[in-house]
Amino acid sequence: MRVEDLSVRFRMPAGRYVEAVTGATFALAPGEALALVGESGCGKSVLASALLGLLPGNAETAGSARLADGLDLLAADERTLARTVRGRRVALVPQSPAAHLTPVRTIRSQLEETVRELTGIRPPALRAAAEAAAGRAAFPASHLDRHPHELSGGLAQRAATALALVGDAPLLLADEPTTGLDRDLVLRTADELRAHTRADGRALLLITHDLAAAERIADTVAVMYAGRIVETAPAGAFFGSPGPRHPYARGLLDALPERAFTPVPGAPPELGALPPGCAFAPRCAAADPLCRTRRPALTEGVACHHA
Ligand SMILES: Nc1ncnc2c1ncn2[C@@H]1O[C@H](COP(=O)(O)OP(=O)(O)OP(=O)(O)O)[C@@H](O)[C@H]1O
Repeated sequence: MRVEDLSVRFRMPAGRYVEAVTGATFALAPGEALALVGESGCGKSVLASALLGLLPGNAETAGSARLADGLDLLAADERTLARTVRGRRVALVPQSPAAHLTPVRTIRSQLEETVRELTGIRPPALRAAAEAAAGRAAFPASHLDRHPHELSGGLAQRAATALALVGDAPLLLADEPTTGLDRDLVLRTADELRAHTRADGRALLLITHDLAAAERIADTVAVMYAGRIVETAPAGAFFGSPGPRHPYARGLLDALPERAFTPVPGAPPELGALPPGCAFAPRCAAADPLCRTRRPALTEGVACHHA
């Protein structure tokens, strides 16, 4: 997938706009995992919704997001998205799987329905196909007849992943897939998502504020701040040496308990009232008058006048 200059803004009362995503540009190759990281509210989920055509009615988009076959996800109509994209070309591993699963139906019945819809397999082969789909996400066959509320967080996550994998989509979109999981499960979920990407040549876009999960999964990291991508880097260079180049990205790493455990001072700006220059300038120790007046472009992987 190639995303170019993707912007999303929300029309608000009195002619105001919330600039949720501005000028996002990145590419994602088969077998590659890209982690889009940033604090809550920076526009990560809006970007994911844009790629799935799931934005609310007051959203306006610009730019493009082309799949390898040329389809532009931003320009596609709802019928195309519903029939050929969601689940088939782009699959979503959701945030809070328990909420995403239908509470009143067993996992088996939800898997069978999805297998039937996406692959056309009918009974009597349907039962075995659904069990195979569960197996691909390491969901135990012994728990297939349970309802979502009878599952642990980890198993609910696997059930949601199994549903996402049914359509064999070449692009997996995982929106905060580790939220609410305990540490061991975060690592296990991260490893499983990574394995699904590597083994089958899928591309994975991982949207997360969890840097440990990003480090474990990603080949490439894109850091988002106030709706913009401010740094993209190979994961090895970002988490290892030489480390991040953008002051905000360095701050995110320094905030980790296993590193300096020093939070980034201040708070992100309102997306409806962005400052004229670099949006990070009010929180940045290195900011000078240029930073406060001119917005730095993303050049050679970093959007900072001083990097
Ligand atoms: N329908 C909408 N109308 C107006 N503003 C919206 C709408 N949906 C989202 N926003 C705003 O867009 C911004 C980005 O939200 P988004 O959910 O993408 O952030 P995020 O980085 O994914 O955060 P989180 O991790 O909390 O989900 C937020 O300021 C949010 O208030």
